[in-house]
Amino acid sequence: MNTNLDEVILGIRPVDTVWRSKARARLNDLAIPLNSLGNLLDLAEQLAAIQESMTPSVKRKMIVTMAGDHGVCAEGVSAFPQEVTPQMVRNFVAGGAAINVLAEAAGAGVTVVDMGVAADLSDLAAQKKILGYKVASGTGNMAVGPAMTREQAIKAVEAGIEIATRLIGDGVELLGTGDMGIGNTTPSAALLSVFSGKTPRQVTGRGTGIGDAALENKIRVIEQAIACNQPNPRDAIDVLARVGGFEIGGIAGLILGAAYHRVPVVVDGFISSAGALVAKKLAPASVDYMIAAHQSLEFGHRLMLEELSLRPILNLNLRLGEGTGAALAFPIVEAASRVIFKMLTFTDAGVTGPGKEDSAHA
Ligand SMILES: Cc1cc2ncn([C@H]3O[C@H](COP(=O)(O)O)[C@@H](O)[C@H]3O)c2cc1C
Ligand SMILES: O=C(O)c1cccnc1
Repeated sequence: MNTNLDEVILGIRPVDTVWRSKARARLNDLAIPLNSLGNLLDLAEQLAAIQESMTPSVKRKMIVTMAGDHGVCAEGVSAFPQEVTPQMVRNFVAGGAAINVLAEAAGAGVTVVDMGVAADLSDLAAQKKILGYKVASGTGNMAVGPAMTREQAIKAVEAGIEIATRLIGDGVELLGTGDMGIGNTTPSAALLSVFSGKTPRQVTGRGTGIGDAALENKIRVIEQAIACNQPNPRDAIDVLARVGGFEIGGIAGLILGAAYHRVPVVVDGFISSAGALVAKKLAPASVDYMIAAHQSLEFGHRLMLEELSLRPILNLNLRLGEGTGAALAFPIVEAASRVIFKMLTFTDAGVTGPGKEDSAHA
């Protein structure tokens, strides 16, 4: 199994433009007024081109929820205490969390990963209820030093690649990203600020629902983290190490692994998109394999999606994470695969095509 970061980055190819054109030609020929299935047709084209098949299949779906803790919680950046992270991991295992219910509704599985929770979850890993990839027990406090070492950042990304590779090897056809980690909207906003050049004030939101004073503090903490760590925006691993998180690195790796194996990956909200941004900086062609599930209510997510050049499928005022938006988008992605797979063309269906005059088909 190749999980070496440099080799995976080199192995990620843009989606083939000839396949895109072939898929688009068929979609333009379906027995509907041209483009009347809107963005669904773009998704269908993307799926067909990724799989290099006119019968793309995304039936076997998996959400991967990556969990990790954050030393920066010591600065009072979240409305909730850090112990909620392991408590929620146990809730995922018990099947009672939002992601369990929404993934089940979509006919998808949920894989929970300990990327760096600051609690002992080895009992769950031993029982194979979660995957144990703990890089360390929570990151360092990025307000006073680096969140992690460069080696830990690479280890986190390579863990994500390994997980994608394992799941795809087991037959998964569509991946979705998810996160759990109290405090993780803070490193996510920091990553966006560094990569986009926008100020922390322009990209920082309220996460779990902090008030005005706490938001001001969160912005100051991010400013301080960037000032004291001086991450190099041209070196994505450096940025991840200095102001990122273990689960964010894992998400970046999952996306890179998906792209390497030519499997589409649905990106959830703000934190997942921060992971996607790291993946894009490491391998720009990986964006071809990404599908943005939704636009989160978290302030900054719109900018994040702009940085990724991705158009969200849904806009449901979600601001939860866990992979919930990805699970909700799964049925739409699957529907898009069926549009190109199962619908008939004008000729096949015996339906008269558009007239020559005033037709966008012409
Ligand atoms: C009970 C609970 C369940 C969650 N599920 C996802 N998050 C979300 O909220 C956290 C990020 O927000 P912040 O940066 O403000 O801490 C992450 O854990 C994210 O997954 C949750 C948060 C809580 C409290
Ligand atoms: O968009 C998200 O994923 C999000 C937003 C706020 C808190 N947790 C997650």
